[in-house]
Amino acid sequence: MAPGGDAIPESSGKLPSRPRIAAGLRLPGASAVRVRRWTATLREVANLEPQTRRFNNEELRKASLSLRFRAMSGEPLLKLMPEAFALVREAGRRALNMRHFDVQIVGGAALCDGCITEMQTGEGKTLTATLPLYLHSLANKGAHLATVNDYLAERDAQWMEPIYQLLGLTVGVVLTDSTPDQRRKAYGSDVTYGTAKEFGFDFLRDRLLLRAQGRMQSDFLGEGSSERWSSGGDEPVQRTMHFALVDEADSILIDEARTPLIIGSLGDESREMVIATFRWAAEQAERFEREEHYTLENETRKVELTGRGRSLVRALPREDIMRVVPLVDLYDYIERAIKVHGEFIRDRQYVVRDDEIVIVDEFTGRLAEGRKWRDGIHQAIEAKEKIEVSVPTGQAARITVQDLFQRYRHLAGMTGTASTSSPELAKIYKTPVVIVPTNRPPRRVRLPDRVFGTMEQKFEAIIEEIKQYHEQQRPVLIGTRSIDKSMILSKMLENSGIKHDVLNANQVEREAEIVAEAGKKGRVTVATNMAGRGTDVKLDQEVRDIGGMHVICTELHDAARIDRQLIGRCGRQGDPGSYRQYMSLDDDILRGGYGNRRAEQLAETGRARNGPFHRMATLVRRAQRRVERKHFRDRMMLLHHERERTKLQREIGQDTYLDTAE
Ligand SMILES: Nc1ncnc2c1ncn2[C@@H]1O[C@H](COP(=O)(O)OP(=O)(O)OP(=O)(O)O)[C@@H](O)[C@H]1O
Repeated sequence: MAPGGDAIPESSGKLPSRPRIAAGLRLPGASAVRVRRWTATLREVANLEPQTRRFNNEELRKASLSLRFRAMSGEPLLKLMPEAFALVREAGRRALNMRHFDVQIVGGAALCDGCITEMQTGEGKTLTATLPLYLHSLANKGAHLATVNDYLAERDAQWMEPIYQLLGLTVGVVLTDSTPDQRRKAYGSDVTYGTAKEFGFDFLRDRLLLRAQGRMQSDFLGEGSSERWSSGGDEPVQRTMHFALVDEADSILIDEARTPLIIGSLGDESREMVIATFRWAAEQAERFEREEHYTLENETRKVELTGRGRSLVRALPREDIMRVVPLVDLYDYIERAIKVHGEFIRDRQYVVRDDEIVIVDEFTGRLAEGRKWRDGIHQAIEAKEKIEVSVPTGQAARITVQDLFQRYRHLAGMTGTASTSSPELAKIYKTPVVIVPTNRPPRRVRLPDRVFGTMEQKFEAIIEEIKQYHEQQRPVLIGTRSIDKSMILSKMLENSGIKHDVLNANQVEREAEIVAEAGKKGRVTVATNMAGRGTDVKLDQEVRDIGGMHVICTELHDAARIDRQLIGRCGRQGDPGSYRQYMSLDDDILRGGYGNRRAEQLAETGRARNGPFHRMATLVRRAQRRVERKHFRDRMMLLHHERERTKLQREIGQDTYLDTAE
């Protein structure tokens, strides 16, 4: 699906005019000094263009090599930036028929300056990334691009590879199922694409290995030469942590930061007992009645057994092997099992695939391969689904995403939607957020919100709207919050005789095909938030002429950012397009924002009175802001605890990543 044009002959093409935006460029978030510096870079890049255009491919590669020599002999990277960018721009034009726009050059300069750039969806973050990655790779210490999932890592690397190749650079990708040798090779490349999670796990595994071999070296992650580790045998896979460019910075640096990466240690003797207890708790959970046996706190979703609940636990039959499990632990197991029973729903928060629980990432709608819930939740779900229980075996090493990226010498990030998170990003990572203007004026039209009493009424109204747009032959993309809801909507469309495609985590194989078709005339596509980042929907001229794609958001997500990502599938690169947000008074977000009681009252109102309730849109949106604030507080707590823990560990001389007894 990676788009790319036919390669164009080496020195063809008319030279474009001088940069249009150099004068009077507005970049909210950046200081005047910085803006002047970046626009100066843009001018220099433009001045170098005639000369670079005359290079044949071999000369282009040689010019790139000579920049590398200069960087390695100590010339500051920022000084080389204009020349480097001019080469990358020319390589982009030749290899992919994509010449970096002026705004992309400015964005690239901001990234080299350690900023997080907010670029509207569809403005070409993938191409912009090649600029700072190339510049930093010149130092020969590697340049990492961290994305949210394997799919994007692989797609972006393959898509951009021709540019790097033309400049004589090697590109590697680290994927979840890469072997250590493949990883070592990928990290040994000039530019490495991968997920934040894999970068973190490799860091931990290397560190454990080095400790086991008694050769922990303090500078192993700092400077060091790229040649230090030869391949083969038990050797670390990473080299240095020089530069990381974080794609979807707010998702990785903020949402993911809540999940520490943990490597478990082996050899727990009580495995059998623990497994038996998980199974036992899962079997018994249904006997427990809310209020009688346990209470459920609205805000924290914490389950707590009552006196009667605890007596019931004591009275339940137990296997022999569980004899030595202390009673307090049994209460915990049961509380967890009750929570899992009520709140973790198959095909919503997770799917069961090949006898494994795979989490459906609420933010990307994709399967989060290899990720696990903490605190025994994952195992409790495995027990509930009657599949093998992967016993938690204590921690051998852990790192949070925040720690990981703070270890890099240079850090930068890109996102489509950071401005709401910019205070947080500035506070934690000390990275200013800069808003980069769009290349062409956006033409996306927002239609007024619509609110209904119940999900059924809402879905019926949505079907009506789809019909209207479908009659005009405009492509329609409908985003849902979960796989099961995408299936309900699909069924309804089927009943109305509307042909459509469904894109959710169960259909990964056909993803590229479905996306490639989604912008075609008369297409209807139902998707989970998988159709967020990384889904580049192309329109042909015929569709542009009738108004472009229409996006329907069926429910608010926990973060407004996710809604904006879906909306960003239309109106890309100055295309026309429109979108509308639907809500109902029984939406999940209301429970998260106002608690169960209030949510139930609202749902009741929705059922009792005839809608619509369009005026209540503000109330629903307020719930979303409350959920966002709650998550923000949780993250700040996590950060605080992590800081306290590492401070204490340093004081007593421990390794903060490996000595992690919890
Ligand atoms: N300089 C350029 N010249 C030609 N086409 C470009 C250029 N930059 C970007 N594009 C096109 O714009 C589209 C969007 O690019 P890309 O997918 O990288 O956007 P994005 O910013 O990552 O969007 P999203 O956040 O929605 O994924 C692609 O089809 C790409 O080919």
